[in-house]
Amino acid sequence: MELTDAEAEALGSQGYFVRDAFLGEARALAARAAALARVKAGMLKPAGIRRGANHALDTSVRGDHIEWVLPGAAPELEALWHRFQSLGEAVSAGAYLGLGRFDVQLACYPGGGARYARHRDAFPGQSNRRLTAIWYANADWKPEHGGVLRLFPEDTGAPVDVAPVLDRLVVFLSERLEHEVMPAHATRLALTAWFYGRST
Ligand SMILES: O=C(O)CCC(=O)C(=O)O
Ligand SMILES: [Fe+2]
Repeated sequence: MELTDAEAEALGSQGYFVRDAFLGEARALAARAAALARVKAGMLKPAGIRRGANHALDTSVRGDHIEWVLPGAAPELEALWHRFQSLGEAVSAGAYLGLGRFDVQLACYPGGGARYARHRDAFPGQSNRRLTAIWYANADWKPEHGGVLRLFPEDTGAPVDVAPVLDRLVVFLSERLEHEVMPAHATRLALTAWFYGRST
């Protein structure tokens, strides 16, 4: 995999890019089915937030349920895992980010207005999370379902909304881009890879 010139340029100047058809339809539908099966089997748990030293649940801030997904968790998720891996290599080569290992999380917003308030995934100097890559698994997502990812690029400050449609990938710099998940009114599935710097 390679980044296009436009993707590399957008990552540097705006801090993000969006790519559709990341897996191709057949593999995307299979990965979606595997993700949904894990949700239905009760493998996800309500996500916590950090309040000072404490771990707390506050659904007004964050209403998703999550599972940390290990490689090999399901054969249908394996293809996505490998694509994330080549994405990390491509970003390292194309955008001069020295990325190393990554963690993958499956997240489900159950609808009913579940959201995630504006935040950053990492703060400069505090964490070694460098790049966030989110892959969406929602077939038949409609505008009335809400649940867009709202990005706040540093350069313009004008928000950009990304609909969480099947097989769409959004990639951004974890330390730079503030973002928010707007209230979702249907089950909203995503798999996110967080890439760390090479030192860990
Ligand atoms: O699912 C999304 O679009 C973003 C989720 C998010 O911001 C996070 O889990 O940190
Ligand atoms: Fe985030």
